Amino acid sequence: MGRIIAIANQKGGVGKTTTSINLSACLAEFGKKVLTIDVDPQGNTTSGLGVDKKSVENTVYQLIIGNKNIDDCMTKTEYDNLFVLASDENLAGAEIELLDIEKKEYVLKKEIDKVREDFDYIIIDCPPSLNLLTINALTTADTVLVPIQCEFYALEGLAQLMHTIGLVKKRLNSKLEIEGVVFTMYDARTNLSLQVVEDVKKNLKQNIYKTIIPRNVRLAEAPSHGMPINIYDTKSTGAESYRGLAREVINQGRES
Ligand SMILES: Nc1ncnc2c1ncn2[C@@H]1O[C@H](COP(=O)(O)OP(=O)(O)OP(=O)(O)O)[C@@H](O)[C@H]1O
Ligand SMILES: [Mg+2]
Repeated sequence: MGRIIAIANQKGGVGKTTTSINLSACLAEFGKKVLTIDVDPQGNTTSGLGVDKKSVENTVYQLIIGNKNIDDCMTKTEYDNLFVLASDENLAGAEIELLDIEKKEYVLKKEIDKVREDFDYIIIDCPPSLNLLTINALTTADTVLVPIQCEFYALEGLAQLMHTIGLVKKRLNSKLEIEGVVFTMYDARTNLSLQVVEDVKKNLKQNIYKTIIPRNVRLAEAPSHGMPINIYDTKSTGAESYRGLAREVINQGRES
């Protein structure tokens, strides 16, 4: 049965989408069948995986609001083993629409449960807030992977995220666990990055991945070409680091 991992941190710009795209693509490269769900109205995961948002007929919005069948909403990417449930700008208003729906925290889970047997991994990219869409993602997920940017305010908001995860676990999804924390945009040239890593390690009891994602310009360039990093520049440090993360995820956070 597929493992469902939500990539979440309500702090903006910490590397959620970059991690969703490239972790998904590296898992797929290792032969795992992957569905990536883009729950962020920005839709950057969708386009970063080479899927033209305008050409997609049925999105995650139609799935949760429009009563479309899940099988009609998944789009095959041009990469082997990799499927996407595309985002839609209508998702920005979905929160309000969801308010009228019974069991509004479970609408995504209800649909994803129908296909989880078909995939090895389901990766959900969350928006940068703790809104109802994120709650739906956390209710659907088995685990949460939290990207932390190596910058001065890295820990800001983390306590609130952990609190929300705790609440979801208590009220909506008793199986929810923290998959782990991954450092992103690490800059080996600055002491600050190193300091942040050491600080977080001291203050967090959660599993911290050994793989640290470096700041790598190829990672920033790849989405504008609609390619994950392992395709765009397969030998880059960005590609190697996301392969390392994928290996660790496959080994369930244990050393690979
Ligand atoms: N390791 C990296 N090296 C260089 N640039 C990166 C790296 N990771 C992310 N970026 C860039 O930083 C910006 C923010 O990353 P990303 O979109 O993945 O964050 P996010 O957490 O999904 O943001 P949001 O909160 O808006 O959804 C993007 O422009 C991305 O290309
Ligand atoms: Mg994002």
